[in-house]
Amino acid sequence: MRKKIVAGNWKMNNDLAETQSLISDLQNELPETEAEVMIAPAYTNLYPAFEALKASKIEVIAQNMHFAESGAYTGEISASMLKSVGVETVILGHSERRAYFGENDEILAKKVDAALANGMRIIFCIGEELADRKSDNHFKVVEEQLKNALFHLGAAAWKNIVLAYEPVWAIGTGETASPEQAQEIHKFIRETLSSQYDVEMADSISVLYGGSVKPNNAQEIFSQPDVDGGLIGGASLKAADFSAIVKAI
Ligand SMILES: O=C(CO)COP(=O)(O)O
Repeated sequence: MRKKIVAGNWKMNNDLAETQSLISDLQNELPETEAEVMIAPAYTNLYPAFEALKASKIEVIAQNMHFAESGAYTGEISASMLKSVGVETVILGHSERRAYFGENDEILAKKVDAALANGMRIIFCIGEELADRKSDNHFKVVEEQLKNALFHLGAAAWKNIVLAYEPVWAIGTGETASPEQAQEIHKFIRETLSSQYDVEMADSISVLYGGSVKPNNAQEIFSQPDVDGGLIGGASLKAADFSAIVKAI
């Protein structure tokens, strides 16, 4: 059975007081669930979030990390620094990191290796831009992203990898992939894993959908057979909306 996961990517939102207040609302409002629930606050709020949630089932995860272990990388954070404040899971390859911070497949492959070497779990994001979708090139783009950043790994390493399909044209736009579009590409991702590795491995990987998931569309998207949960941006910043999305899984 694949794990169901709902993760909130808070991006560059919420100062310390806002983080504490949202966490307290989530503790009151989140429903009981079999799914894993995660939140990714900003770096500065990871430790207070971890402390506040130590006794809860909500996991605090990071939005990014550097591939080096330490050294002259002004402004960067390493895997071991994240681990030292209780973080065990990191989002890598988000399209905003790729678009605004020049993260390419080569850099991402190094980040993947560093996270795994530190025993961390990865939520790895893939997804095409609008032009690729319009020219029906999205399958190829997603396959290349997988191949270039992840296919150097042996099958065993994948027990620490979750994939998140996030079409760039659906992020923060209010436009979502239809449940059928999501299912089609999630199935393709699984088939790609199956041909690179094997069918049991492909069946064991959780593939999340991200891109304008809201309380009113979550259930339909999550009900697709190859969709194992969601990576939620905007709607994860409101306790009521995030709770409704968790309830939909
Ligand atoms: O980028 C996302 C999650 O990582 C999705 O963001 P939105 O839910 O705001 O579209």
